[in-house]
Amino acid sequence: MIVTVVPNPALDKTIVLPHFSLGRIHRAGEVIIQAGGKGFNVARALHTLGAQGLVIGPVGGYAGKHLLALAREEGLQVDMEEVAAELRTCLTVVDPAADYCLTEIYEQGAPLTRAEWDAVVRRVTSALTQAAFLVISGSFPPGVPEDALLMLLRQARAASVPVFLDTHGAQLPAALAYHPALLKVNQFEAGELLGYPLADSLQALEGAAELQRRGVREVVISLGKAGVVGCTAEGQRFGWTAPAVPALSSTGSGDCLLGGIAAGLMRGQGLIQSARLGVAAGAANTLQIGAGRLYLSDIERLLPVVKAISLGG
Ligand SMILES: O=P(O)(O)OC[C@@]1(O)O[C@H](CO)[C@@H](O)[C@@H]1O
Repeated sequence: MIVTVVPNPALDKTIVLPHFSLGRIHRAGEVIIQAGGKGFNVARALHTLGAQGLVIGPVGGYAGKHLLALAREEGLQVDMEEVAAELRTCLTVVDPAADYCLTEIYEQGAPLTRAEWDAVVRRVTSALTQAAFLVISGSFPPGVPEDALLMLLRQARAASVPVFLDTHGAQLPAALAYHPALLKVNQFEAGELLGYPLADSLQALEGAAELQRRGVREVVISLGKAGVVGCTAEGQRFGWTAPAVPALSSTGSGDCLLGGIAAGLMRGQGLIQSARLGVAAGAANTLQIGAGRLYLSDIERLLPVVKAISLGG
């Protein structure tokens, strides 16, 4: 089983709004509401690919009850800690009249108490006994201890469960010393972590190798429409192009990439083939409006057209 921690879940609301512009009243067309927070998109990709997953995180208020109902309707297995604060909303406006331009407004989330975070960590700790991997995905809400991420990493280390990390923020540099099995970040997050920008695939590859030197076992850096590059634990460098598709919305594609990688690793494929599956899952996600919505048939159709990036030399 793959346990995914969603430290800061959300109700994801996607509004389809042609001719969206600032300073006007709009009457929205289609509205899609989903269980959100990056880890839910990871869980959806795992579910689509037939991997068993469990999502753990804090959830509160009326919106929290709504999230739980939505997650269960989708068949996602959850073990959420009920907290006092109302769940946040992450809003995305998609404008089909402007080439499906996305405007995203993410609430930061209401603060958790220390006791609430400790209770989330206890749930994770007990689930680790059945976990093949622990995925930690997305932001942390305000109010959690400064070492909230490290608390999870310590529990995973004690249980000898490999960690796949896709988060951002102040705690990430210290997390590298815990030797996560996999770090999946986009090129901007990787640049932030390293302290210098990564402008192209070759620079991203060098960046991935440097992140390995800082403690991570394997690294995948996403380059958006250009695909991904990465380094395996054995020092093999690789890259996959993203297939050209008629994309409607990229929200959650990075999460589906991670879900695809985790599903591939769970099947016993190495990182290189797992990343290829991840790229196909990320591309499949762009074919639907909404976050982390993808079909197995699209992943299977796209997988053969994910091609290796020529890395020169
Ligand atoms: O604030 P975070 O946790 O970093 O991002 C959360 C989130 O906005 O990102 C996803 C897309 O990746 C949305 O589904 C989700 O609600």
